[in-house]
Amino acid sequence: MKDREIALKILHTIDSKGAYSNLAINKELKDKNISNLDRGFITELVYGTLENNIYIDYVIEKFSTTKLNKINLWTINILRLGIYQIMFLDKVPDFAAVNESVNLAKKFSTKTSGFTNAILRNVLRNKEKIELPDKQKDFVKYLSVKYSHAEWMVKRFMSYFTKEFTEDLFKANNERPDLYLRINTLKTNIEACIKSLEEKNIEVKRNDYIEEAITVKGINQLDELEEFKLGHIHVQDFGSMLVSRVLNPKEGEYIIDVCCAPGGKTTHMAQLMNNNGKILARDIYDHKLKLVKDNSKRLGVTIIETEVFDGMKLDEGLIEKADKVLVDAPCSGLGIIRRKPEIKYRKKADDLKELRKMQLSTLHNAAKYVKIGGELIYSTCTIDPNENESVIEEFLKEKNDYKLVAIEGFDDFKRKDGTIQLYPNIHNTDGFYIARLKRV
Ligand SMILES: C[S@@+](CC[C@H](N)C(=O)[O-])C[C@H]1O[C@@H](n2cnc3c(N)ncnc32)[C@H](O)[C@@H]1O
Repeated sequence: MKDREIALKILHTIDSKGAYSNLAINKELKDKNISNLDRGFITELVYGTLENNIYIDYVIEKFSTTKLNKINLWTINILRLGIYQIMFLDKVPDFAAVNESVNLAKKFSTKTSGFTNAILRNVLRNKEKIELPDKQKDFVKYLSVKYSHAEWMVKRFMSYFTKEFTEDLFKANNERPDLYLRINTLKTNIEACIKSLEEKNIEVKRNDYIEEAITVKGINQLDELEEFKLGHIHVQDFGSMLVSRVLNPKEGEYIIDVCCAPGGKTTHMAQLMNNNGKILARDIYDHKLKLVKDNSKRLGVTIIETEVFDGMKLDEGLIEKADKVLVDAPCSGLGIIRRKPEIKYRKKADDLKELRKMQLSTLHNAAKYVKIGGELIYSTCTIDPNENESVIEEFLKEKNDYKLVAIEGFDDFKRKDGTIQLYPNIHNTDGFYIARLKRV
């Protein structure tokens, strides 16, 4: 199968099955005999097309007399892929973008190959003349089309942030994130691991704030890397590592992680505890807990006990049992758009209302598991205040046995109230929120 055909199949799976882009890419490329160059090109095609989806559809609508919702899904994605190459990829010659797209149409949607050809040739002839919506007259539409974010999202962010900040954020959301790795000190030491990565021509940069965090360049197939197989490294963004660092688990403690899968933070906590103590790691989905078990095994973590449990239910048996509890809540994911661009189109404003109820209910139950004097950490990978500080404010209104306390250290990231909110456009990390609460 050729690169563009693989990219098309991945885009089709994302659209038709609601798959996440990162998982769909990994699944399609896993165990296939594809060169690193081709892997890179396929990934670029998928992410680039997804990131620019609204803009590309805006272009299609300018040239198509058939309404977008009347065009079949294969054809839409063939057109999107073709237009992405024409408009954004200098390295692909225009004739190749058109011819390859028409070939795909002949294979996946025979009847529309003429239509595909006509649209793409039209785009090619007129690409310099395509104008964005008027910035002065309709700033929301302009931002929505230019950066391919749903209009409700643009309006929502503009209600929180200035126009300039919103635009800056959207720009950052369309950039490729750095690849962060956590070095697993249960199995290796930091210097030895860096040395062995560098010996494989991988460029490594140490992080200024978290000693086990590094950013790397030059890895093509991470799961084929010796260090990965041996459990010396784990892929985890800085923001996610910061959560376990803020929780600051100590050897011998009893920790409960109520929303733990796939286990990035839970296995990090076990590492910080030097595999000494106990972590009860829960999630509502059994199949996701398998990932936690697999990760624990690979990383040599032995103190995690997994359990399927709905965080919205109270477990009477755990009341006041834990030294610390982590609620890494299910959220809109508006802070990780760089990794999952489909969030820009898939999420709806109403989803956020439901999520807030879930976040509050999970937080209230988890609060009961903390010993007096113990700590409750609330984190999300969103930058929406309604899922973050507003959840904490509402929680504290009802819970006078809790107070918000300043996170220790990490002063460069802390806000006045002692919480942390990371933004992709400011911190070049995922957009994480972290609040530290103490039971009094
Ligand atoms: C943000 S993710 C957790 C990420 C994880 N802490 C990590 O670092 O790898 C939220 C998790 O909450 C789980 N979840 C969703 N609803 C839940 C519920 N009602 N009770 C418990 N877990 C839930 C999801 O399956 C998802 O794995």
